Amino acid sequence: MKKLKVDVAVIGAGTAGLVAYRAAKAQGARTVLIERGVYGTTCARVGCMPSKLLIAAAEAAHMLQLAPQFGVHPGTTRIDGVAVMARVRRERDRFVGFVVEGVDAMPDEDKVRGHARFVDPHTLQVDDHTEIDARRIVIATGSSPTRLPTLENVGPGVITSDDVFYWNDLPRSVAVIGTGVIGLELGQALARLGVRTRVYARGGSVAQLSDPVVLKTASRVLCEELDIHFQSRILKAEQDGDDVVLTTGRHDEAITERFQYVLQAAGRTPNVHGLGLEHAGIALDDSGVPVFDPRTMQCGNSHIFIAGDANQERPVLPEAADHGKIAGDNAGRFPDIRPGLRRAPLTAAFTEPNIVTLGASYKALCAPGKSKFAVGQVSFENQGRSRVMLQNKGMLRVYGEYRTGRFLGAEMIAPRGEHIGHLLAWAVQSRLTVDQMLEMPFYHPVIEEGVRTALRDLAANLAKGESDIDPDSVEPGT
Ligand SMILES: Cc1cc2nc3c(=O)[nH]c(=O)nc-3n(C[C@H](O)[C@H](O)[C@H](O)COP(=O)(O)OP(=O)(O)OC[C@H]3O[C@@H](n4cnc5c(N)ncnc54)[C@H](O)[C@@H]3O)c2cc1C
Ligand SMILES: NC(=O)c1ccc[n+]([C@@H]2O[C@H](COP(=O)([O-])OP(=O)(O)OC[C@H]3O[C@@H](n4cnc5c(N)ncnc54)[C@H](O)[C@@H]3O)[C@@H](O)[C@H]2O)c1
Repeated sequence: MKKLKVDVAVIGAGTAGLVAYRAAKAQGARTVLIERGVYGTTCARVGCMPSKLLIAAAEAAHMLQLAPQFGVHPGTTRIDGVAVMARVRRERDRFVGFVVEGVDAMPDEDKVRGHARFVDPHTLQVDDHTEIDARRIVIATGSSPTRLPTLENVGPGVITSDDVFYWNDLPRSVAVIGTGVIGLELGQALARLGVRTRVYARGGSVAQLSDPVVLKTASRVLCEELDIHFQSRILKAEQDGDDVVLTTGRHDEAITERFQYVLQAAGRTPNVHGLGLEHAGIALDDSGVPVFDPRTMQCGNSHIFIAGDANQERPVLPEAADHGKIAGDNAGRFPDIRPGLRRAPLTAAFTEPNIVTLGASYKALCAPGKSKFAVGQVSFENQGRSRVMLQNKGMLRVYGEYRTGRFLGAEMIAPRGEHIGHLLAWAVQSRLTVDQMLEMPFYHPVIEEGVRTALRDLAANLAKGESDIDPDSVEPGT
């Protein structure tokens, strides 16, 4: 067995691990990066980038469908599934290539290939070939698609998002399980690309929304275009030739249907099992994830740090990078631990309209013990610029603090919501009041005028005093 002695060992060469490795090196620490799979990161290979490439193709198809409403008639639309998937894979490989180039440029002695697990709090074993004695360790092992017990060992037709971006052609039909971010992004894109798609939800949740009013609008708007079966249970699945025969239950009725693929999009599980964490000497929570401080990424008072999807805190790409920087800095300079930069929360699902949350969620504001807050809202149905573009669907709700007039957060399903989300998240982080936001410029005719309408409504409700929302009386969504 090869033996290595280092200052910092980083487990996982995803976004969080790569950033942590560079940050620890920048502190002058002798650092190694351990990776068990292919280089290239989840984001570039099977996550953010290929999913947005598929969505871009779907948007092109959708624009052609909308065109006649503008008096523009593009003729017969033909979607070439082979060409669609070829572009997705080609552009994806380009993004992956940049990551791999960066890894190739790293010194060979800094890279260890294989599955790492703890033998004791300072010792990692990698496969059965290397033992690493590390003064500090960063866990940056990411997450994997959650697999549902009912769909286990069915056959090749039951897949996860990891498989979609290796397709050579668009399939005939797909059943999507889950109305989270992945289920809705991929479900809508596939439907727009002409794939017979049905989305099954066990409850009524929609992506990351918790505001009941936005949630209701989102369900309605998405169902206008996408075949979503809410309140459905997956009862049985069987592979039959090239198809999966899927049986679902809804309102005491069992429905059986054939799909080429059943896509599991029922959440992601942090990759902390099989890491030997029971030998790491750190406290774990109920789901086996190390207990850590989100300002420093430190696990208890130990020499171990955890970053990215592995810690489940905010499982999105920008947070993985921030976590990695904080964890790597602190592992490098240990024991001089410092809190790092944390930004206002921001999430965006790239459905159309976009589903976006930022700052404090409705659910967080309704938590027991929280003071009452005011709400303002705008529907995009009659919003000028949105109507001009035939994108007049959605709802934005904004939240403000009575005592200070401070803007707290927002949830929305909105046209160009990704941009509105940034604008509002910057206001949250800058601790602006609603009045200060209304002093900012708004051009005409723009979707941001809808934001102004919601903020004016919020300002008026704040001025009425503490009467608007009683957190105890309103049930947030999930
Ligand atoms: C379909 C999809 C779409 C997404 N879209 C977006 C989006 O639009 N915007 C956004 O912000 N986020 C998006 N995300 C989320 C984003 O991709 C993740 O939050 C981010 O990639 C997590 O990075 P990470 O470094 O924590 O994990 P990863 O990049 O997964 O890296 C973890 C690495 O650790 C390795 N590893 C695990 N265990 C071990 C071990 N024991 N030993 C050695 N190596 C190990 C793994 O092989 C892997 O390479 C999406 C995710 C998916 C799946
Ligand atoms: N645009 C983005 O930023 C983006 C895009 C894709 C993924 N992501 C990240 O990936 C994470 C995972 O995405 P996801 O959509 O898989 O998870 P999710 O947590 O967003 O949604 C999970 C869905 O699966 C359903 N579900 C869970 N258990 C189930 C069960 N036993 N049976 C049936 N349904 C079940 C839930 O009700 C929910 O609808 C997201 O939380 C997000 O952090 C981000």
